[in-house]
Amino acid sequence: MLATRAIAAPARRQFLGAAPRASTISLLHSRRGYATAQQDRVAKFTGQKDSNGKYAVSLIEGDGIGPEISQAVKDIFAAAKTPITWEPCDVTPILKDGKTAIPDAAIESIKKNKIALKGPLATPIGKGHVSLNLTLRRTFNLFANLRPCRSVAGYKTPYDNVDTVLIRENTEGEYSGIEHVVVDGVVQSIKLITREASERVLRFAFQHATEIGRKKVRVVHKATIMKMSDGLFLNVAKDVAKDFPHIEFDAELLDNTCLKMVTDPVPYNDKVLVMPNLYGDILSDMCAGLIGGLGLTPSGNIGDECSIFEAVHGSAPDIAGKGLANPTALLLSSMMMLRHMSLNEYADRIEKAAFDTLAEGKALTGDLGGKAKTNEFANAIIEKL
Ligand SMILES: NC(=O)C1=CN([C@@H]2O[C@H](COP(=O)(O)OP(=O)(O)OC[C@H]3O[C@@H](n4cnc5c(N)ncnc54)[C@H](O)[C@@H]3O)[C@@H](O)[C@H]2O)C=CC1
Ligand SMILES: O=C(O)CCC(=O)C(=O)O
Ligand SMILES: [Mg+2]
Repeated sequence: MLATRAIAAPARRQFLGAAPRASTISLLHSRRGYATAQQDRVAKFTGQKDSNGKYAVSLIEGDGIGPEISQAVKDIFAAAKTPITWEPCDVTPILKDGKTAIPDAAIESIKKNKIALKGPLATPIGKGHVSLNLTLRRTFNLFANLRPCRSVAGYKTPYDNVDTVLIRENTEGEYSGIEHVVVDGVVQSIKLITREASERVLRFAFQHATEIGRKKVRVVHKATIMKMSDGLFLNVAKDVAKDFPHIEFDAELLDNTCLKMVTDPVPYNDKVLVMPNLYGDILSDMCAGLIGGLGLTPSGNIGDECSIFEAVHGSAPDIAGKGLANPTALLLSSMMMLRHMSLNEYADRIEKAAFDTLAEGKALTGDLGGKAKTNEFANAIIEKL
């Protein structure tokens, strides 16, 4: 698998994204694992079953370890007889009006199915195409990136009871992709913060806190330094908080959050953290480090029209193609996806088998100190189904 993708020929039509709407999709971080609450959800998954009673799900296998961990998920889903038909999506980028874009066929598949599971996509450093991960989030207006992180029974880390819920603004901020050379040797990178996108993700955070029974929402920011951009995000948060009087709202500076979280993450277990794009990217990897690494942490990119579920990690080129990858993060992401689709029974069953396999510790992948290959770990889960 190539480390990054070549830009393909321009396509003919352009995707016209749907107008944003405030979402109240609720993803519930349940006691046992990562769940999606069905009650109180306004923006429901509206995908339709086919004549065989199955849902089509767009599948982007991704780069590096992507195909290996995707295969593990496919094998486990097949063994659990999950009513899913995978629709493979090629996202090799095209150029449209000089900009990196997702091919029309992939866009149509995701628009039609309203749901996708995605492996990691590599982004070249410096020159080369822009991030396809970010492009997908912007293309489908997936405004909230929900990244829960919970200690795994059986895998010992310095903290046994991490249970953080992080929500990251997913469409703008430091990742707006607006950069230019001012003069030779001087570049500018714009951090774009809008009231509209801030309000959208902040409302999602308060709603999500309500739905999962957390009584506190904390904004993580640097409005001391970025007075206008983070200042706007924080001020919008203060306004939105007034609509949720049952939720306690406060704010914390990002550097302080990092210090406190690695010193003792437990005080964060009763909160939902919400923050601009870059901070969420970095903090979510840090949280993964607290529970045993990126092989364990799922995420959901939530939009009103469709949602894309993926692991927090990237393409892991250092271990790609060797059968060493831990598929748990993508599998738990796919559990979030199943619950989003109201397929809770399948999610509960698969998730139990996965957590039991991890707790048993006999077939762990290398990142968790074991010797099992990706497919051996998947087979151990299948045996428990
Ligand atoms: N959402 C996405 O698709 C993301 C894509 N990326 C892209 O991935 C590429 C590689 O980025 P890196 O900085 O190396 O980060 P990475 O997340 O791919 O890897 C960081 C470390 O974690 C390990 N790791 C990650 N996932 C693992 C798994 N499932 N099992 C076991 N170990 C795992 C890797 O072996 C590596 O040591 C870059 O091109 C980056 O742009 C990075 C993060 C997210
Ligand atoms: O798009 C990329 O290359 C990296 C994105 C990333 O790190 C993330 O979404 O967590
Ligand atoms: Mg990241």
